[in-house]
Amino acid sequence: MLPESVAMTPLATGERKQCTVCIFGTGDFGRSLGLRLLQAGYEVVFGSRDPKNRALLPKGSKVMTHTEAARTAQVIFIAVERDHYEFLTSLTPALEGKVLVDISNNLKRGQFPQSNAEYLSSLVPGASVVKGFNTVSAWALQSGALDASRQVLLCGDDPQAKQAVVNIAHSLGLTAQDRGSLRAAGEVEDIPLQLFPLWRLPLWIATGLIAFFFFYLLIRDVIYAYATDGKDISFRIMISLANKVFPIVSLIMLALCYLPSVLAAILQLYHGTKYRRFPDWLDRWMLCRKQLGLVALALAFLHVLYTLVIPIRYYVRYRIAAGTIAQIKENTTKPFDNTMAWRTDSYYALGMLGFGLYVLLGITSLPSVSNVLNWREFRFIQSKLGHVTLLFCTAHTFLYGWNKFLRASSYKWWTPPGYMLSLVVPCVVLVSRLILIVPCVDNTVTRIRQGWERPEVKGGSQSNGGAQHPLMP
Ligand SMILES: NC(=O)C1=CN([C@@H]2O[C@H](COP(=O)(O)OP(=O)(O)OC[C@H]3O[C@@H](n4cnc5c(N)ncnc54)[C@H](OP(=O)(O)O)[C@@H]3O)[C@@H](O)[C@H]2O)C=CC1
Ligand SMILES: [Cu+2]
Repeated sequence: MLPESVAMTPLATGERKQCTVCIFGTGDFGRSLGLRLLQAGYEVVFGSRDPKNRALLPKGSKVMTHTEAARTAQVIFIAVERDHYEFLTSLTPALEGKVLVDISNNLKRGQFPQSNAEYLSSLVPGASVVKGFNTVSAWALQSGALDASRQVLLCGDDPQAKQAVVNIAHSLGLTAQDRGSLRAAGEVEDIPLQLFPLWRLPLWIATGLIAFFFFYLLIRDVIYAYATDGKDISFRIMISLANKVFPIVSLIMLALCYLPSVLAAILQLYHGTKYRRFPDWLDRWMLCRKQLGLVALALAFLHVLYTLVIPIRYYVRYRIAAGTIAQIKENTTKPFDNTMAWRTDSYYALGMLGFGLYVLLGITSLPSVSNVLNWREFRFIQSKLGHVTLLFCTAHTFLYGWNKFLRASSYKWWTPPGYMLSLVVPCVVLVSRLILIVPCVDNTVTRIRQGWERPEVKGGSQSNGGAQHPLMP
């Protein structure tokens, strides 16, 4: 059992004065945590191999041997690397009944067969081990820059011990999230080792598509012109080619954000129930849609920047001047083409509207904005306006090449221009969406999603783990 003062709800600063927290280890993390605890009104006692060395320790803290320090407090933070945990075995009598907070991290995943917290628990079986604080850095604790890592993830087998650590976290201005029993410690220890897990797939897709379209257009536009007409237009690589690749990839990636929900609806229609798991690849795809969309937005932004410089390009100014001079020489005036004026203005207008909505989608995906929206508002923006964005951007691309679709010369080597390829996925998504909103199909999908259609339960178990995907618009 824990003393009342520790297990209770967060204490007011004055009351914390009597509450002592012990930290083993006077390294970077120990000192930073000690400083924060002192600022929050706790008494801090360090346990060190060298209690005489007070250098760098925060003012107001005490330092003792490990055994002496352990006696002063109920909660002890072990701010020592896992490799050195053996010294704790000699302290087992002093640590009996104490709460040990394991904050350690590893250098790589799966470094040890057992999580650090479970290892600590096996070394000191008489203590209650709580895993936590490992996702907060010493630097963030000391500088107070905790916005990004305000959350402390905790796991442990003793609810009271966990509560004591939750209270300390709250007193330091952190939020605590319960991640379950000590068996989950391995997962919590892996979190600081992750490198943008949800961004990996979208970035691979973007890189793959950019590489594919770059080489496709390089061969088709630049190398082909050189091989057939001997024309060197390699300078186009820098702006013209890039300004084709970015919008093409952006449009395809925007469509890829909406394709999985179409596939999911088709799968549910096919199975006639939502009580069936989606394939793993579809689940993974659904989970990284936000990141797919943000990468697509970044590429659309590049397309806007590349388009804005067109009027100041040497090549463009040269072409305009040459055209004007040719008309003067020939004493002719090119007639004003009303259709062309309509087409280009519509093309720009749709592009700007599409980009405006694109930015809105990006902004509403930020946690600080999406947190103030309810589910229906979020769905309205991300799903309904998302499809409108896709429609505008597709129409923008279509208008760009509208009279070239039937022109045989557009198909060099019988390969279509890039923008035509970029229309395939968006058109599939938009047409499927249209079919899915046909009333009879829509009603069936709604019936399925509301769980009215259940499969026959064969052999007593259902193949499904649960409900509709939480992110499915
Ligand atoms: N630094 C950070 O930002 C973060 C660190 N962590 C974790 O916190 C723990 C400590 O990290 P950090 O403070 O950076 O490390 P340091 O190397 O700075 O400090 C570790 C401390 O452990 C003690 N120690 C070292 N060797 C032994 C030993 N053989 N026996 C007993 N005690 C020993 C020492 O204290 P003394 O000399 O007083 O005995 C030393 O100062 C690690 O497990 C790390 O993974 C977790 C999240 C962030
Ligand atoms: Cu465009």
